[in-house]
Amino acid sequence: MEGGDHLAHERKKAQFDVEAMKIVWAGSRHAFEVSDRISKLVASDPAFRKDNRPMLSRKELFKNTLRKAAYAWKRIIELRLSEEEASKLRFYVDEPAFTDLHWGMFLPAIKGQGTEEQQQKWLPLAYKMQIIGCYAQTELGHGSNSSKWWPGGLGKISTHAVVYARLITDGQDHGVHGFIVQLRSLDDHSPLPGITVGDIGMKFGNGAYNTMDNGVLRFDHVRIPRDQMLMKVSQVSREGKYSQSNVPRQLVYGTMVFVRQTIVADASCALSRAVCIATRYSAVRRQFGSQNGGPETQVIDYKTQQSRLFPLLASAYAFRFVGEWLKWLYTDVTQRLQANDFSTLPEAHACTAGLKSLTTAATADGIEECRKLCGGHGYLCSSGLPELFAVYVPACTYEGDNTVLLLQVARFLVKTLSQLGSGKQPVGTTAYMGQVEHLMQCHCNVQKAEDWLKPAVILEAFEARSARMSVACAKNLSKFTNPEEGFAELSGDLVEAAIAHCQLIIVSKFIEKLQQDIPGKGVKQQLGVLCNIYALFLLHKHQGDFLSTGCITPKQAYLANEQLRALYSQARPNAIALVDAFNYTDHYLGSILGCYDGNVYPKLYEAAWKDPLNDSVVPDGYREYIWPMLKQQLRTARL
Ligand SMILES: CCCCC/C=C/C(=O)SCCNC(=O)CCNC(=O)[C@H](O)C(C)(C)COP(=O)(O)OP(=O)(O)OC[C@H]1O[C@@H](n2cnc3c(N)ncnc32)[C@H](O)[C@@H]1OP(=O)(O)O
Ligand SMILES: Cc1cc2nc3c(=O)[nH]c(=O)nc-3n(C[C@H](O)[C@H](O)[C@H](O)COP(=O)(O)OP(=O)(O)OC[C@H]3O[C@@H](n4cnc5c(N)ncnc54)[C@H](O)[C@@H]3O)c2cc1C
Repeated sequence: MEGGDHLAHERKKAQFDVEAMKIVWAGSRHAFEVSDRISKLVASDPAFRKDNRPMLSRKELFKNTLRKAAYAWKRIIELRLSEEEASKLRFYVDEPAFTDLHWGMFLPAIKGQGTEEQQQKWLPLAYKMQIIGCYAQTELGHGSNSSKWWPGGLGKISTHAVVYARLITDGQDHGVHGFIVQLRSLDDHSPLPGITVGDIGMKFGNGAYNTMDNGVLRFDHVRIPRDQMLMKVSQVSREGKYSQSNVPRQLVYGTMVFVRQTIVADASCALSRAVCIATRYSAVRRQFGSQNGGPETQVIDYKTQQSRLFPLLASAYAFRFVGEWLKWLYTDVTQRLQANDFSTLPEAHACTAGLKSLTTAATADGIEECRKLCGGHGYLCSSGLPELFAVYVPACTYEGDNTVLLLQVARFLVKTLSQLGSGKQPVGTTAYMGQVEHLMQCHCNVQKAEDWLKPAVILEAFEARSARMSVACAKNLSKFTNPEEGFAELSGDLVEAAIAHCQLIIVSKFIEKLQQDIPGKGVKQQLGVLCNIYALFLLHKHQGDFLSTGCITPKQAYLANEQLRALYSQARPNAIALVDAFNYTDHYLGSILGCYDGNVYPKLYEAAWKDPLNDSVVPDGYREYIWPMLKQQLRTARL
C-alpha cells in the first residue's frame, strides 16, 4: 500500500474522543491550542530541521545549535510570543542548548534567591538576553574549592553564572551560597581576568547532548562585588557582617525544587514520545502467525509486546498527571513561602526529589525498552530512539543523582514516622502514615480479579506496603546507637521504602485525576484502564514487596496479573488513538518508525539512500585499503 494513512484502520477502532483526550493530555484547551500552534510553526520551518544531527562533527553541531537558538530568539521577538509560547517554541525546537540553563536555572535562581533590588537589576537584562547565564554548582572533585565542572552553557557561551561557593567572612565558614559572577566580556566574549573556562568534551552519543557546552570553570583571585551575592536568605553588610533572614537555610536549594518539578513534566514528554514511536511501529510491523495465507500478525497483538508496551503507555499518562500535580504543589509552596509559611517546604523537597528520581529512571529504561520493541529498526538513528535515549539518560544524574535523591526522601519518611510519637499528624502525601496502626495489620480483601479494579483496594495495598517498608526501616534504624551509621548501613532498604512511597504518590494522583470531571466520550473510561494498568503493573513488578510485607496473598498477586492481562486487551483497540492524543508532529517525533501515516518502509528505504555513505557506489578508501587487500588475497590464493 503506497501513500495514504496506513494506520487509518487502527484509528477507526478507537472507543473514545481523541480530540477531547488531546486537551486532557495538554492540561487545558488553552495549553492545547498554544502547543498545537507552536509545534506546527516549528515543524513547518526548514531552519529547524534536525534530521542531519547525527552526521555533524561537534563543531558543526554546536554552531548549528547557536544558529537555531539565535533564529528562535529572532522569531520569538518578531512574533511577539508570550513567555509560555516562547518556552513551547524552545521545547519543540528539540535541541539541548545554553538557553535551557539560561531560562531554566539562571533566571529562576535569581528570582528565587535574589532580593527585590537584585531582581530589578538582573532580570531585565536576562529577559532581553543582554546577558546569558548558567548555573554552576557541581564540582570536579568534592568540596566547594576545586573547579566547577558540568554546568551547561558555561563552556563556550554564558557571559554570567550563578556560582555556588562557600562564604567565609572573618575566617568563619557560613556554608554554600549563590553568587552572580560575570565570566566573559560583553564586548569580545573573552574570559575576564582570573577566569579559566572551557568545554569539558564530547558526551555520550552522536549529536544528542553534544549540542550543549557543558563547561569547566576556575577562578584565580576573582573578586565578586558584595551586592552580587544572592541575598534573599542571608546577607553580608558593607562592614562584612553576616546575617540571616528569618527563613530556613534550605531556601538556598530552592532552584533545585523548581527544576526537579519541571524534570518530572519532561519525563512524561520523553516517555510519551518513545511510546508513540513504538506503538505506531508495533501496529505497522507484521511478523509470523499468518493463518491460511492471510496477513501475518501485527506485533502489537502479541501479548508479550502488550505487556512491555502498555505499562509504558500508562506510565506516560501517569507521569503527565503527577507532573501537573507537582506543578500545583510547587506553586502552592511558593505562595506560602512568600507569606513566610515554610511548613510545606520539606514535603515539596521530598516530592520533587523522589518523583524526579522515579520518573527519570522509568523513562530512561522505557526509551530503551521502546527501542527493543521496534526490533532491529529501533537501532537506526532514523527511528529517533537512539538520540532520544542519549539525550535523556543523563536526567537520571543531573539535578541530583537518583539514588542520592531517594535517600533524601527516605530521611523525610523516617523523620515523619519519628514525629508520630510526639503527636504530630502527617499531612499531604504522608497523611496515610497517620493510619499506620491500621495499615500495619489490614488485610487485602480481593477475592476475584475484578476486585483489583476498585481504587480503594489499590490505594490501601500501596499504602500498606509503603507504611510497612518505612516502619521496618525505622525499627532497624533504632537498633543502631549512631543514627548516621544506621542510615548508611540500611541505605539499600531505605531507597526501596522511598520508591514504594513515591509509587504510591503517582498511583494516588492518577486516581485523584479520575475523580475530576473529565469531558469527552469514553475519555474517562480509557484513563481508568490506563490507571489500573499502571497500578497493577507496579504491583506485579514489585510483588515481592507486597508479599513479603504480607499486604497481599500469593492468590491475590495471581489475580492482579490476571486482571492486568484483561486490561491489556481493553487497551489494545485504543492504543494508536491514545498515542495520537499526545498530538506530536512528525518533526518533533523525528522518527520514521513513528510517523503519523505509518508509511514506514518506503521512508526507511529513502532515508538509507540519503546517507552520505551512499553518495557514491564505491566508497572513499576503497582504492587505498580494500583494493590492495583483495589483490593480496588473490596472489596468496594463487600460490
Ligand atoms: C533544565 C534541565 C537541565 C538540567 C541541567 C542540570 C543541572 C544540574 O544538575 S545543577 C546541580 C544540581 N545538583 C544537585 O542536585 C545535587 C544533589 N544533592 C543535593 O540535593 C544535596 O541534598 C544538597 C547538595 C542540596 C545538600 O547536601 P547537604 O549539605 O549534605 O545537606 P543535606 O542533604 O544533609 O540536607 C540538609 C537539609 O536540607 C534539606 N534539603 C536538601 N535539599 C533541599 C532542597 N532542594 N529543598 C529544600 N530542602 C532541602 C534536607 O532535607 C535537610 O533537611 P533536614 O533533614 O530537615 O535538616
Ligand atoms: C548532562 C549533564 C548536565 C549537567 N548540568 C549541570 C549544570 O548545569 N550545573 C551543575 O551545577 N551541574 C550540572 N551537572 C552535574 C550534575 O548535577 C551532577 O553530575 C549530579 O548532581 C551528580 O553528582 P556527581 O556527578 O558528583 O555524582 P557522584 O555524587 O559522584 O555520584 C557517583 C555515584 O556515587 C553515588 N553516591 C554519591 N553520593 C552518595 C551518597 N551520599 N550515598 C549513596 N551513594 C552516593 C551515586 O549514586 C552515584 O552512583 C550536569 C550533569 C550532567 C550529566
